[in-house]
Amino acid sequence: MSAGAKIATVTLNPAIDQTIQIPNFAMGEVNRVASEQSDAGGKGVNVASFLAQFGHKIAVTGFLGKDNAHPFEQLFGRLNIDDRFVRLAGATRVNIKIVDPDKQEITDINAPGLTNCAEGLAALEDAIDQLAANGTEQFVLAGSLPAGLPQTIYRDLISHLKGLGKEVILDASGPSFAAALDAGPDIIKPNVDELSELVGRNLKSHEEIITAARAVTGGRVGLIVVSMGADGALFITEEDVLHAMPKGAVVKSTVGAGDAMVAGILHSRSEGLPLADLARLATGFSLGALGEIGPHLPAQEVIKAFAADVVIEKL
Ligand SMILES: Nc1ncnc2c1ncn2[C@@H]1O[C@H](COP(=O)(O)OP(=O)(O)O)[C@@H](O)[C@H]1O
Ligand SMILES: O=P(O)(O)OC[C@H]1O[C@](O)(COP(=O)(O)O)[C@@H](O)[C@@H]1O
Repeated sequence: MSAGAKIATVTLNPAIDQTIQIPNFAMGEVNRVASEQSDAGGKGVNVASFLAQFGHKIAVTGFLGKDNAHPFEQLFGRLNIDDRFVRLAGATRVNIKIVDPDKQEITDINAPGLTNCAEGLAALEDAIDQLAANGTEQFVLAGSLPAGLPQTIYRDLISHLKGLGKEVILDASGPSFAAALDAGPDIIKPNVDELSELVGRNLKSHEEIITAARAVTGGRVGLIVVSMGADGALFITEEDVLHAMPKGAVVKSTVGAGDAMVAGILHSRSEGLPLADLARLATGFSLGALGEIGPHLPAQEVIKAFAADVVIEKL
């Protein structure tokens, strides 16, 4: 077993992102595709590939369908990512992303995923334990759950990992996110819609968002990052709240912007950056992802230049 991935990402429901560009996309009409591309993705897979591009040694696990594992294996091979995915019978889902460059709109069609993941749970737990025993210190749990897994799975994994003294970063939504908060993940990154769903009302002002974020976490989460699309993100700790506002965004596709932010948070922490610099660089990662079609990042210098222009305000 190769030693040394300090960070591992867990993607229970990865996806092949099929991105099609359709100028002036019209529902209910015949549409012509201008270009298309296919990328191995899903939240934890994207976080891993972004971090690997920044020079981190990363391991990945979760569930992959055997029938179409090749694009994932190619990605992991190319980026030297340690592949600990559990293989299951069937095919990993294909998610469709319709990018309309004229209207500047992106339509996401996310499929439900494999239905037999419960069969692989013991193997997944083994893979996680092996990583933990082999020196992985931070685990990123990210994305939706495929059918058949209990909504308590993130909560249980977090409790287990915290018991082993590991740090956990969670990017989830819906009931699995709500249940997981009890276990005290170290960092969470909901977007404002996910946080609104959690509290059962539409959160609008920064003040409402901050109050709700602190209320639902009850002091159990060290860093809460609430991303708000074009309005940037709030970085909330017990002591501080910062608003990071992106400037000069060129939006080709929003797919992967949230995952890039998670990767930027982890990278910044590995560099020991203070909160304001972390917020700046994490936003720079997102801006990098926005300028690419599919879950890709530009060169590090480009991301650092984006980060330099981010406006940080202490609230
Ligand atoms: N249209 C946009 N213009 C400028 N920045 C954006 C835009 N969409 C996303 N971002 C940046 O990317 C970050 C993450 O995007 P967001 O859409 O909030 O996350 P998610 O993909 O998880 O829903 C935001 O906090 C912001 O910094
Ligand atoms: O697991 P979910 O919530 O269905 O999301 C999966 C989708 O999210 C992505 O990881 C992109 O996520 P973000 O846009 O939030 O960064 C895609 O690669 C994938 O198709």
